Amino acid sequence: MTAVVQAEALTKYYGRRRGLEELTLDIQPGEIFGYLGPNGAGKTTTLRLLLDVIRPTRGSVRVLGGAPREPATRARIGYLPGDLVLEGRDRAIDYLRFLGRMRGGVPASRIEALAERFDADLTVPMRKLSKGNKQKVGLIQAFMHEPEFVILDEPTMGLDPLVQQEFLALVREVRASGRTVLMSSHVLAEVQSVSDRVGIVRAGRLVAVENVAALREKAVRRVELHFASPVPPAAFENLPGVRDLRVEGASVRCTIDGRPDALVKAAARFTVVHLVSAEPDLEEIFLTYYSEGEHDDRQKPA
Ligand SMILES: Nc1ncnc2c1ncn2[C@@H]1O[C@H](COP(=O)(O)OP(=O)(O)OP(=O)(O)O)[C@@H](O)[C@H]1O
Repeated sequence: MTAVVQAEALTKYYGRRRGLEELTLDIQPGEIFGYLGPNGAGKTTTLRLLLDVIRPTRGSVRVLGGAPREPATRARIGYLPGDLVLEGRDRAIDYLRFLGRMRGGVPASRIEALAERFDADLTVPMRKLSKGNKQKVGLIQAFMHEPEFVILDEPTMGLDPLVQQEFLALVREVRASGRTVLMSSHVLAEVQSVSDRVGIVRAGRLVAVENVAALREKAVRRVELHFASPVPPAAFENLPGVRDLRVEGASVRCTIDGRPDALVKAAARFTVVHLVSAEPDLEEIFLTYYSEGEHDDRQKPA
C-alpha cells in the first residue's frame, strides 16, 4: 500500500531561519494524524511543503505516491490553510460553487449538507462573515470534493464546541471511508479523541510520534469505587498496576497505571454502587516534550 505521505529528511530554511529540519515521516492510508507543536514549531511549514506552496531546501516528499508539484496530486487533496483569507462582496455560497466547478463539479446538495452540519451562514458577503463562519467556509471547501487526503491547518480554531464535535464526527467519517486526514493543532485535547497517531514538532524537529491508543493505555488514570458496604483493604492491596491506594469504609480510591483489569476483577467480588474513572490526561505527557530544550537556537549556525 502506497503511503499517503512519505517524507525523507525534509528540510526548509527561510534564508537562515529554520522552518523545518530533517523531517522523516510516513502517514498511511486511512490514518488520522495529529500534528502538534507550539507556535512557530514548523507545523505550517510542513503542511505547505506537502502542498507545494513552498519548496524544500533539502530532502524529499511524496504525497499520494506523487510529487506535490504535480497538478494531479493536488487535485486529490483537500486543504484548509491556517491563514485563510476570504474577502470581497461574493456570497460564500457563490464562492464555494465556483470552487466546486473548478474542481470538476461538486453537487450543490453536498455543499448544502456540509453547511447545515456546521450551521454555516453562506448567504452574506464574505467580507462580512464572522471569524468562525470563515473557518466553516474553509472547512466546507476542504471536504466538499471528497478528497482522498485532507490537510487541515488548525481546523478547530474559532469553532464553538458543538461545531467542533460535528467537525470531529466528519473526520471520523472520512477515516471510515478509508481516506486520510492530517491536521495540525497546538492543543492535544482537540485532536486526541480522533487521532490514530500524533507527531510532536518542536523548534523545527519532529521529536516524537506516538500511537494514541498505546499512550492511553500507558497513561495514569484516577479511579474511585463505591460499594454497598465496607470492603476489606487487603482485597485491593498489591494489585498489578494499582497505586496510591486508599480504602475508607465502602470507598476505594487509587490511580491505575495501564490496564484496569486487576482492579475491576478485585472489585467484582463486592457490590459496586458507583464508579468514577477520569479520562487519562495525555496533555501532561505531551507537555514534557514541549518544555524540553526551550533554549534551542532557531538559526542555522553561521
Ligand atoms: N515566510 C517565512 N519567512 C521567514 N520565516 C518564516 C516564514 N514562515 C515561517 N517562518 C519561520 O519558520 C518557523 C516555523 O514556522 P511555522 O509557521 O511553520 O510554525 P507553526 O508551527 O505553524 O506555528 P504557528 O502555530 O504559530 O502557526 C518559525 O520560526 C517562523 O518564524
